[in-house]
Amino acid sequence: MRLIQRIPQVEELCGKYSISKEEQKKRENLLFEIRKILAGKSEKKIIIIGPCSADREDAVVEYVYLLAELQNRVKDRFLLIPRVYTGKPRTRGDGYKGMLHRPKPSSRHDDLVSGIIAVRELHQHIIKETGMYAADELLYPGLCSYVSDLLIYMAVGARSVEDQEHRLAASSLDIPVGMKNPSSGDISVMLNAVSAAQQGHRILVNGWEAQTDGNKYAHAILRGYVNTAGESVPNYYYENLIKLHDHYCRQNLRNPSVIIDCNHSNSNKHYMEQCRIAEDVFDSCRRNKSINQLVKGLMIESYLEDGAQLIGEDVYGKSITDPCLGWKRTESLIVGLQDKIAGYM
Ligand SMILES: O=C[C@H](O)[C@H](O)COP(=O)(O)O
Ligand SMILES: C=C(OP(=O)(O)O)C(=O)O
Repeated sequence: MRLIQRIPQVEELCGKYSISKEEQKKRENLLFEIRKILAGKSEKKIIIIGPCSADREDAVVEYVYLLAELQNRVKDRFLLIPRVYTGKPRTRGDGYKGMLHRPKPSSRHDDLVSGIIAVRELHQHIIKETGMYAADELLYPGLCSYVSDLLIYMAVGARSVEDQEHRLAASSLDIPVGMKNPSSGDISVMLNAVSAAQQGHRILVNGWEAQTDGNKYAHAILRGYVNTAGESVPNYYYENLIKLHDHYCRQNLRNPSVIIDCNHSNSNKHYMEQCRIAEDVFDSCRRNKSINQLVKGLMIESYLEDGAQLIGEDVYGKSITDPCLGWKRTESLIVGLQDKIAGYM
């Protein structure tokens, strides 16, 4: 290992790329609304939606701008949270690791200090230009405090969910954190992560020993899994949701909730399947009250253009990681889902 550059202190960066008092207040109001949904005190569903990776600021801000307009049209039924994922976990370690590592995807070298600044600027610009507040992945627990004040949601990914540091970091946050099922599919690992995040812990953070309060809005995310033959197996079906409901009932967890990730191993990365999966989940909600109470929403991978491209192809608004649903299909999906759930809510 070779030291490259010192990372600026959290206070220094957060002070420099900050939001106004009114914007903080708006964030608090949104958090209040999300907590109400997760606590079962609102019938609205949350939809965390956006690109697999936030690769460039201009296209991502344009996307969130469209989402803000759509939010107005579906505000009675849905709370849309832009998915602005700036750090990507990689199965084999190689490949694009997100804006956090490489603010310019085509550059040949990582630059994490510039990456942290680019990520903060991106989240700050989204808030200022669109009025929306985003979700990001809790990939590096040590970097949480560099960005969490600008977010309203974080998710711990399938490759990190069994890790103590991620669980304890989730317990320190004032925003809801979703715990994905691990790649192998064991839902007890996911619920153990929810339990750990809901408790208070003594942790090490930014050179301090600190006590966390516990995150009572930590909850589950089903993203499908990979079996021992390496095949994707969905876990969004009616039976999976009933089983998760039973597991939740047996544990003393607060605010039982699940978000269904429609892509990843649930769609086997066939991005168009997300539309069918989203409808299927809402059908299960319609058929069963317990499922409807447990399912608090969806995660959808969507961008301006359908599909995915290789880095360097340079198609504006097209994913450079997993394939995403393009904007036109996204818009009709969300409007259609609104009509669908209007019948039973
Ligand atoms: O969400 C994106 C990917 O599924 C995740 O980063 C893993 O990607 P990989 O298996 O291509 O490395
Ligand atoms: C990497 C992601 O998901 P998972 O951890 O489910 O693979 C993601 O949502 O971008």
